[in-house]
Amino acid sequence: MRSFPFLTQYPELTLDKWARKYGSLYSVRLGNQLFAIVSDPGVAKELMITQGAVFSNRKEMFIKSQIVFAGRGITATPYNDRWRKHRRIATTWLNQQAVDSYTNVLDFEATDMLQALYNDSRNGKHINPQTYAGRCSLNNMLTITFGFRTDSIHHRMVAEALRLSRAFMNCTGPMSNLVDFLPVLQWLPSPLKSNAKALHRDLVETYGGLINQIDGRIKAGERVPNCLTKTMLDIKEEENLDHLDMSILASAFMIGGVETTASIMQWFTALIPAYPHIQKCAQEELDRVVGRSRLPTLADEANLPYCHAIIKEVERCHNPFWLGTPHTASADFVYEGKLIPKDTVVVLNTWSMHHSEQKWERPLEFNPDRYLHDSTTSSTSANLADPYERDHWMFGAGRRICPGMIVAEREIWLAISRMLWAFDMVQIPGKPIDLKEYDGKSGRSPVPFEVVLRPRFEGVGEVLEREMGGWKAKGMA
Ligand code: HEM
Repeated sequence: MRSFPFLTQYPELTLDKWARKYGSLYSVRLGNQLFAIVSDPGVAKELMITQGAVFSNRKEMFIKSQIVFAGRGITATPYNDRWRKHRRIATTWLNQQAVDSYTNVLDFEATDMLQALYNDSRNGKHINPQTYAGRCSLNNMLTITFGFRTDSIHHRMVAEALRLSRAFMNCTGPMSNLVDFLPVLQWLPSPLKSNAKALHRDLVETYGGLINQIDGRIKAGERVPNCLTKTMLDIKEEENLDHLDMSILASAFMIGGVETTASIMQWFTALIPAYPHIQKCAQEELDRVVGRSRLPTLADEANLPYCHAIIKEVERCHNPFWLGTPHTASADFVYEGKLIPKDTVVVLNTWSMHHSEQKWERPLEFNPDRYLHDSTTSSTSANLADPYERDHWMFGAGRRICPGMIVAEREIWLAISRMLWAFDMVQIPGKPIDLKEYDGKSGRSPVPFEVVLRPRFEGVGEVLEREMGGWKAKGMA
């Protein structure tokens, strides 16, 4: 328990310090719980991938699994048949074929975000891009999960969904809740326990409420758009899904799929103003390959290695979850003479892995050049035989690896390549952007900041209007 004070704020830095002292696999005890900290790609591969049958479980954390998710869903469920079923259902909306079928939505939402940024930052007006990125990710997940979107950042659902995700990130850190490890505390009233109960209630009311509305519309004979909810309602009898199952699976999409992709877009907009030369390089590439009369698309990604490298470097430097979502050992296992007892929580210490001096020269520097010759997507990179060649570990590892990787990468590409295409992103004198502090215990996004977005050339507004006109003609806008 003596370790706990070192792990409540910026735990990744403490774990990194200990990794330098104790090596790439060491243990920490908090209350009744033993943790194994993995800080090296080779160990991560051996345990989480090769020994996936042993290391794919999750601890049923008191706050996150038992109270907030009430033992349902996918993210926090132990490695059992319920998890397999929920993961299979989630994958029908997240696999390559599914993502291909709704990539037009991601394309439209990125354009819509760009136009909102363009309109609201006219005449050098200072702007905080965070809510815009949040709404872009939110609209993507709302469309996939419930078949509708918000039409402006002032829509009631924007504030509500972002509040729920933030509340989740704030009450569930991988190593941050003492009450998870000291069972005696679980009997006592505490603000954390009441917040978690309120969050559970709000998730079921908000997302379960949307499921009820869709169910009602289907029963009334209305046509509803294809979405995860429609799929769940169609198969609920054969898959034996009750309302709580569906509400929590939908919540997993709305939490796992919104703050995460938004966080990468936000870190990008927070850090890129400090690197005008990197913006210039990307913009030269964009002018050469795409030109100025249209926006970059997914098809351009293979021909824009520098823009692709910028994104990987943002992900290396600003992983939204430095400690991932821990796995648990479902049996005793001996790794190189070290016993990892059953029920040990295994934490992927990605901060150390993303800042390894063996792999990265001057790892604290933001330098996209390191990825210039890596044309892989993160989903293909995660399957490389050599774990030391993997781009980064932002999406976790093994059988619990993030199933949303494909959609996340497409959203991020469309948003970031287009921001680079449209704007020079500039710091405001006297208002430095803080890249050290961050919001949230488990998920990180930058503390609020403002920038100036200067359209890069005269025709930006015209191209955006034309593209949005195209979406209107297709009935999207
Ligand atoms: C930048 C974006 C994202 C990041 C950094 C991210 C990160 C992660 C991480 C670290 C895990 C745990 C992996 C492990 O246990 O090894 C995870 C799991 C998960 N993610 Fe993502 N994620 C992102 C986007 C998404 C999106 C768009 C969705 C869409 C719904 C999603 C849905 C999920 C779900 C359902 C799980 C639980 C998987 C399981 O336990 O089997 N994520 N994600």
